[in-house]
Amino acid sequence: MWATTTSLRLNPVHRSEYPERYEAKPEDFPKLDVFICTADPYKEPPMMVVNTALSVMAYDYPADKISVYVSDDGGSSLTLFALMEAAKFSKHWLPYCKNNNVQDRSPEVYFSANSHLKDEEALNLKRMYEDLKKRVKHVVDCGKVDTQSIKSNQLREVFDLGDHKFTRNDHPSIITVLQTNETEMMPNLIYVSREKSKVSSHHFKAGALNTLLRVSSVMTNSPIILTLDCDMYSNDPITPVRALCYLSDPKINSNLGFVQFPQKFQGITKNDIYGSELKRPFDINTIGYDGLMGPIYMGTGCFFNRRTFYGPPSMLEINDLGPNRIVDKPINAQDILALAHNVARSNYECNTKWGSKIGFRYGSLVEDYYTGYMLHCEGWRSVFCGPKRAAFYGDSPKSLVDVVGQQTRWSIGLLEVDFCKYSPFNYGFKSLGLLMSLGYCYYAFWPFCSISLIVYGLLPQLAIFYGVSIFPKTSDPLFGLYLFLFLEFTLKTLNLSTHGFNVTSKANDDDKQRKRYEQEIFDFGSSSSMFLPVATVAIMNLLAFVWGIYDLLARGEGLVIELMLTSFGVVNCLPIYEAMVLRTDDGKLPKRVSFLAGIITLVLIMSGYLLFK
Ligand SMILES: O=c1ccn([C@@H]2O[C@H](COP(=O)(O)OP(=O)(O)O[C@H]3O[C@H](CO)[C@@H](O)[C@H](O)[C@H]3O)[C@@H](O)[C@H]2O)c(=O)[nH]1
Ligand SMILES: [Mn+2]
Repeated sequence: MWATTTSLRLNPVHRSEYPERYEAKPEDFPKLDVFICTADPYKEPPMMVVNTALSVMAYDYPADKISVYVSDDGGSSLTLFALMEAAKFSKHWLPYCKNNNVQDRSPEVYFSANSHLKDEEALNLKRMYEDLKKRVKHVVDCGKVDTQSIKSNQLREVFDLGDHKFTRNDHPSIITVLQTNETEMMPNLIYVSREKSKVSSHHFKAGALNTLLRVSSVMTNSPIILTLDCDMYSNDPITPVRALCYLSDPKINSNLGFVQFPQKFQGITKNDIYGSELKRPFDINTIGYDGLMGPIYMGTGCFFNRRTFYGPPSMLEINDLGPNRIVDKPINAQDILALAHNVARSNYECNTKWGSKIGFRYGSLVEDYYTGYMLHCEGWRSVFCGPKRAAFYGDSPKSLVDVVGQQTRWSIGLLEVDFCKYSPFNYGFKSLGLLMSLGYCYYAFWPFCSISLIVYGLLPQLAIFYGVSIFPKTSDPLFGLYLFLFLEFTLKTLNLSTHGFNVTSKANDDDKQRKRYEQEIFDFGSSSSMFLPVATVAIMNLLAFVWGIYDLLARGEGLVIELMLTSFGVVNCLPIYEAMVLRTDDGKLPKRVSFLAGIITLVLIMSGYLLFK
């Protein structure tokens, strides 16, 4: 771990770019395709998707050069309805932003920050936005869209499709152009829900992105692609020009694969009780990677050169849907739409290189880490761009069960990469060289930290019960080393396995839960087996602590290091004891979990006999 961290501290790079000096006539700006992923209208509220889409549609960039593709893996008519409304609203919102030089181009953020708007135009717009919200809330509350209210025949047919035998995991593809730049100077807005079938694997987000890669290559084939999660709205309208400062720089662009912006989160409380800010991976490590081959791909807020997805920089032959394809028809022409539906089929990728050599890579739940890694192995480089004003703001999990779920998914995804054919431990060293592969190993090792945490959380405590020292005495020279390791120890939640990409909930509609988060009170409310390991560690540490102190007082001697570790454990577990016995709110630890944890602790203590006696 020390070596991997050190590799990221050797050559930190801080970059500055000057978007105001980017000189190109509007017609010379490259086209930009934005991919937004959403997967569940209840965990990812449609209004959140709407705000993300509007914030990028309103970029300070020639509007007719932007195409926003929203991939909906939930195949939800609620999300489609919301986006249809967003398209109408954008016709007022975009000119307003540009004429008034508004910086917050997510309407939700803008209207919440400017509650005292005075001029008529702004008030009018605010009313329109509130109406839009009401209409969307209404369909979300009803759970379906009243198709009678849809004026366009074409759109009504799409909504009717959702009525017959349509489930989120088994449905035909839906591709609907909600707005085109043909008629007015507005960005294209396209809703895509790829075909799903129970018989073919859909590869979660990577599969969704690959479908967008193909659909967009049929419709617009822009050379620059921005990938965004639906919770990541744009916070700075100049962002795409910043990315262009690198992507169009002839000195570096021949093998520049992507420009990564950091993930920044809104609404994190002062003490960040769940450690969601992730400063180390998103801010500190990235500048270290930038001095090597460039930052890893972080799944969102990343501008790609489309060419990157079609093979190494040196490869000349590229498949039909590749970046050189020329699109010379309007995006809603019949044959273009037919072709787009064809490439969104669920079995389109059978026996092709999609997911292995082309596009986003399959085989890991952290498709971002894996894809970026494979691209670096192919010889692509990347650049980190972290301007002062955050380029994007996203949403971090706000309840403990979501945090633990997310970390579990990441750990499983990283282990999938560790044990695959292209493992960073061996293939990586051959392809990336020592430092960069050590950099990738930093994350590759990450799931294994849980092992040392389990050992530190349970073993010294068991040793106390049986009076057997597992550390050297204070007089021993090795003591210093152990003391150092002790400082490294932090109690984190332990991993249990679940498979599949469980989308993190971004719906903030549980008022009591939100309040607890704002007051920085831990939330153990959902009776999740995920809390069993932490509860067990908490009880074990408390019992061992009491036992150890008694030993020390009664016999005048004890196991000093073990006791120190145990006290550290107890201090870290204070919120857990509180949640077990003192709290009465919905966020307390369910009795069932505490009871089971108690039994497991006793079993562990008894089995310690075999280990120590
Ligand atoms: O089958 C799926 C599952 C998820 N998603 C989308 O994937 C994104 C990320 O999902 P989320 O639940 O928010 O996961 P996080 O753990 O917050 O995401 C981090 O980790 C993921 C990899 O595990 C990366 O893809 C993300 O970019 C990164 O922000 C969301 O936009 C989802 O809509 C899909 O499109 N299809
Ligand atoms: Mn997320």
